[in-house]
Parts: sequence; structure tokens; C-alpha cells
Amino acid sequence: MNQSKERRILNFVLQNAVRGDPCSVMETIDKYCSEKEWAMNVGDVKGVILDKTVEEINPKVALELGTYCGYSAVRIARLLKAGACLLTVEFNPEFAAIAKQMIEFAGVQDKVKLLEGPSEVIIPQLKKKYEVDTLDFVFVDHWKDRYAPDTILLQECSLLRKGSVLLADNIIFPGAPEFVKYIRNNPRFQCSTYPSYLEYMKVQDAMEKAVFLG
Ligand SMILES: O=C(NC/C=C/[C@H]1O[C@@H](n2ccc(=O)cc2)[C@H](O)[C@@H]1O)c1cc([N+](=O)[O-])cc(O)c1O
Ligand SMILES: [Mg+2]
Repeated sequence: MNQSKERRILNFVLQNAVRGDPCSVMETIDKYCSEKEWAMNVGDVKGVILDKTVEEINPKVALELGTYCGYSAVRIARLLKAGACLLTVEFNPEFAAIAKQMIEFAGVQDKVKLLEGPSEVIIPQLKKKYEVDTLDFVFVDHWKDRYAPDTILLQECSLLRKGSVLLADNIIFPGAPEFVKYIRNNPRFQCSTYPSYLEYMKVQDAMEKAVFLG
């Protein structure tokens, strides 16, 4: 049976990127997805907003919802300081297997823990099973109708502390209207919007940054 797009992206990286070099892996994925097959990586334009947010926070414990092929996991992990870690949640076994190989090829596997399962199952396990106290940073990039319920779940599980930062992708396209309505009207979050462009396309998109006020 013919291989998936995600498998083709991984193979292109394995054949063309420099092993152990996260930037090379990111550039190679961006090259493939802008020239050959579009894919829903955060990409090189919105990726700069992600970079700046991670560098500003310098998180010790970061969470990503929606690993996909591992592009943003590599992007985030390359910026983490010694002793810091990224927990990334993926529930599609095929994508998880691809992301695992992508993360290892990039050489950031010591900073990344890939958790397989749906976010609504994994989030309540973070404290006891994965020994998380609170999260410094959360990159939200999974199913758009899960953004709001999972933000609520993070609070219910006491995983956010004063100053925890959420960064959500795709606020404009495909859009996450329930999340935007929830977060911007919630006095416990300080929100700011970063207009940008959809990965690999001349289509408007934006990222939303929400700081939990405790
Ligand atoms: O739909 C989008 N993203 C959904 C991502 C979903 C990913 O999150 C995982 N997951 C992990 C845990 C879960 O609980 C649920 C899903 C899924 O298995 C998938 O790997 C999207 C679409 C466009 N677009 O242009 O169409 C652009 C983007 O940047 C996007 O992010
Ligand atoms: Mg996205």
C-alpha cells in the first residue's frame, strides 16, 4: 500500500537533512512542504513567533498538544536549556511513530517525551504519571475544537500557575472560534494576538498568546 504523506516527509528528512541538527531538520521539512506537499506544520513564518515566545519564557516544563510529524517539537526542544523538557501529545499511532523518528534524527530526544493518547486522557495524567507540577508553556496546535475544553481541563488539573503561557496556532485559519471567545472573555487570562500567515501559504492566520493570571 502506498506510503502516507507523513512518511514521505520523514523519508525526505532522513535523506536530505543533517542528523543531529534541528535547524537542518526544520529547514528540510519546510522545503518539502513548500515545494512538494503542503502539510500542517507550524512552519517557518509562524515558527518565528513560536521561537520568540519560547525564548522569552525559557520554560523548564513545556507541553505541546498535537505532535503530528514532530516539526514544532524539534523547533521548541532546540531552544530548551539543560534540564528542561517538552511533553508532546499525539494520539495517532502513525504520526507518533513518524514524530519519534523525526525527534531522534534531530537529536533532541533527550529533551522530548512523546505521550501517545488523546489530550483529554493525557492531561489528567500529567501530575501523577508524568511527575509534572505545573506547566511553564503550552503550545496548542491539535484539533481546533479541543483548544477550549483542554484549556479548561488544564486549569481543572491545576497544571497552570500564575504566569503560565499558552500559545495557540490557527486562530484565523482554520480558526478556533470557541477558544477565542472563551479565552478573550476570561479575566484569568491576559491575551494578545500575533497576526501572521498560514504555513507555506499566502493566507492570513494568527497565533494567540494567553498568560494565565492565577
Ligand atoms: O487541523 C489542523 N491541525 C490539527 C492537528 C492535529 C494533530 O493533533 C493530534 N492530536 C493529538 C491529541 C489529540 O487529543 C487530538 C489530536 C492529531 O493526531 C494530529 O496530529 C490544522 C489545519 C491547518 N489547515 O490549514 O487546514 C493548519 C494548521 O496549522 C493546523 O494545525
Ligand atoms: Mg497548526
